[in-house]
Amino acid sequence: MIRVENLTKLFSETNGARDISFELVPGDIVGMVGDNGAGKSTIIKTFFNEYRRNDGKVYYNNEVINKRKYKDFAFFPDQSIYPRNISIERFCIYSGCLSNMSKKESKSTTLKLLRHLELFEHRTKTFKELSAGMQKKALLAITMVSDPEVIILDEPTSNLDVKSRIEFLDILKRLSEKNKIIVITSHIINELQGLVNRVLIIKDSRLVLDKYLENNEKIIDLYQQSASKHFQLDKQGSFEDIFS
Ligand SMILES: Nc1ncnc2c1ncn2[C@@H]1O[C@H](COP(=O)(O)OP(=O)(O)OP(=O)(O)O)[C@@H](O)[C@H]1O
Repeated sequence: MIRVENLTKLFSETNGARDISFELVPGDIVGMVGDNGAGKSTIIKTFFNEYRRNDGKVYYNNEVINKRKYKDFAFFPDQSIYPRNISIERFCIYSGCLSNMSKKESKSTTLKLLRHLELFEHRTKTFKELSAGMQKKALLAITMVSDPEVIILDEPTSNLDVKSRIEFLDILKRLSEKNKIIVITSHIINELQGLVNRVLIIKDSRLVLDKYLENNEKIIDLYQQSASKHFQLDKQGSFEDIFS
C-alpha cells in the first residue's frame, strides 16, 4: 500500500503541487488527470524525490519510502533521453541487472517481454532505429523487466499516432489485470475511460477529486463537475476578497 501525505512542491505561490494526500492499494489502476500545467508531473517527480519536497511524506507498506523500497517501483517518464548505441535487448537486460536480477533471469524475462510486445525481431536495434510507438513499447519492456509492484506512467501515449495509442493502451489494459498499483497521468481523459478504476483529478496544483469509478461513471463528467465546483469556490473567495 502507498500512502502519500501532504506532498507539497511549490515553484511559486501558484505553480507546483500543494498538500496532496491519497492512498493506493494493489488493484488500483489510477488515472491522474488534469489540464496542462495542473501539477501531475510535479506530483510524480516529487513522489520519486526527483524534486526536493517543501513538505509531505510517502509511505510504502507503512514504512517511509527510501531508495531500497523504490526497487518495487517502476517509472515510465514522459520524456525520454534514450541511450544511443545500445540495443533495446541489451539495455533491457542491463536494467534488470540494475534491479538485482541475475543476468540469466533478466535475459529470459527480457526476451519474453520483447516477444509479448512484438519487438522480438527488432531486439538488436537501438532506440533511434525504432518508430515512436516501438520506442514507447521498448521503454515499457525496460520498465517491466524487474516485475515491479507499482508502475507509474507519465503521459505514456504522448506523441503516438492513433493506432499505436490504441495498441499501447491495450497493453496497459492487460497489465492492469495483474493486481499491481498502476498510476497513469494524462490530459487526454477519453483514453483512460475503460482502463482505469479510479481517478485523481488535479487542478491548479491541488487534488480536487479522488474517486473510484462506479457503474459506467464517465471521467469527463467527474472532471467537469470538479472543475466547476473549484471555479465556484474560487469565485466565492474572490467575492469575499472584494467585499471584505
Ligand atoms: N522545474 C520547474 N521549474 C519551475 N516551474 C515548474 C517546473 N516544473 C513544472 N513547473 C510548473 O509547475 C506547474 C505544474 O507543472 P507540471 O509539469 O507538473 O504540470 P502537468 O500537469 O504535468 O502538465 P502537462 O500535462 O502539461 O505535462 C506548471 O505551471 C509548470 O510551469
